[in-house]
Amino acid sequence: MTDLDIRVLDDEAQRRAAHSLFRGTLHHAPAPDELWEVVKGTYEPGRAFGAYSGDDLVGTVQSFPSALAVPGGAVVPMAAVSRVGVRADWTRRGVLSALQRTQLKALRDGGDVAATLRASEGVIYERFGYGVATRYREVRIRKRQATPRVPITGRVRLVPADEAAPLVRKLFERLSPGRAGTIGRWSGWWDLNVVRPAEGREKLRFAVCSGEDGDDGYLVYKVEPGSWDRGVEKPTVLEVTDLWAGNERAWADLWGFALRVDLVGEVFAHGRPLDEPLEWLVVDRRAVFVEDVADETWLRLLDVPAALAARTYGDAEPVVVGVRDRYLPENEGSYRVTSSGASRTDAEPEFVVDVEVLGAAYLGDVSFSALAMTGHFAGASKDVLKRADKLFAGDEVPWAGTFF
Ligand SMILES: CC(=O)SCCNC(=O)CCNC(=O)[C@H](O)C(C)(C)COP(=O)(O)OP(=O)(O)OC[C@H]1O[C@@H](n2cnc3c(N)ncnc32)[C@H](O)[C@@H]1OP(=O)(O)O
Repeated sequence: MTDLDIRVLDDEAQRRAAHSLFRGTLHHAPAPDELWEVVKGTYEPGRAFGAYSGDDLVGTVQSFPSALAVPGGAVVPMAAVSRVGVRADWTRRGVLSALQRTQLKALRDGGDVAATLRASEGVIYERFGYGVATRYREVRIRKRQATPRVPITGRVRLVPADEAAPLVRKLFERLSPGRAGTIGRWSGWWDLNVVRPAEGREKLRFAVCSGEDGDDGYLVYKVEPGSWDRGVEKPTVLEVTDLWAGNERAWADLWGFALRVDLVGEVFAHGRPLDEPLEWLVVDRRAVFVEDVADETWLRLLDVPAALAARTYGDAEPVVVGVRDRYLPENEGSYRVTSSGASRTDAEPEFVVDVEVLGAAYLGDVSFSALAMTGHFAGASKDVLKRADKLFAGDEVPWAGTFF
């Protein structure tokens, strides 16, 4: 590898250059001034890094300050890693590896217990200790076939875009954290994903629902008009971009509302939890098509002792897990996990996991027994893995629900 200098990007010109470099790696043009005015506020002090060859910026990574809900309801400081890119003439020469080495250490030293990201490709991040810890599904519903089984029993009201952004943000913060895997949203997330699109051309619509105790859920959606072309119908699609409900009634009311909007052929939703019972909400379950089930959260445990101590465990006999971590060796060692907690131990491990595998199992999305079927933990007994499965299982399917 050529000598690289990894620097913290702490002035606006450096950050703008890094942002343009990142956009270039995704084949986008640099952000125009009007967009940069919003984006620049989303760069946090000390959280953006550039890789330089001499004075030439060749790669970048950064993160947003966030938080992660873990099984049992605790919330740990989490870095939401994004804007990862290496200039096309510098790829496969170790630039991202050098950036990761610096970033992972800086985040751990700064107190983040975990890092998460959304990956552009499935083959990049395991080597840096990230495992797939939550998944989502993409759902398309043929509206004409999808009569809801239950009436709307609360009140759903449309809120004008200029009033909606602060209202839905407040509601999200009141309804959060949700199940394990849900994350905190930082100010810049709201600016880029709600405030700016609501002001601009994207025509976001906002519906808020309320029950006896006031507002308890919201829906953000947009409608893409369809067309008729020589007898072929392209349906009008209502796209659910964000839906949070504080209880079962609010959930059924918001979906019921989306499924009742007139002159809509299909309702589409990206990034929904795997166990959302939409098929049971409608009279004809064949109206619901699952178009994709995909990786959502790539989770990197930065501080393994703190992460293992933060979550609760199921009811099973203890297990001693060994952890391997090439990038953060301070995480290596044995951990005794019991139904009342987890901590370091000097005992011999009953099986050994790489940190990316522990990340994948940490929120309960995949069991150790399933991972053993794919070549992990050679020699570990079925009994040990069953104990680990029971300890790490969560009571709900984990899900983040926020794309960044
Ligand atoms: C959270 C996000 O922001 S996701 C967006 C990520 N960015 C992009 O997808 C933009 C386009 N891609 C890129 O900018 C770059 O290819 C990056 C950032 C993904 C990788 O950067 P590089 O500097 O090439 O990675 P680096 O050279 O350190 O690679 C380390 C190892 O990963 C492998 N690797 C890295 N990226 C890829 C890839 N896309 N496909 C296959 N292998 C890869 C390398 O071959 C190398 O393997 P080795 O250790 O066995 O030699």
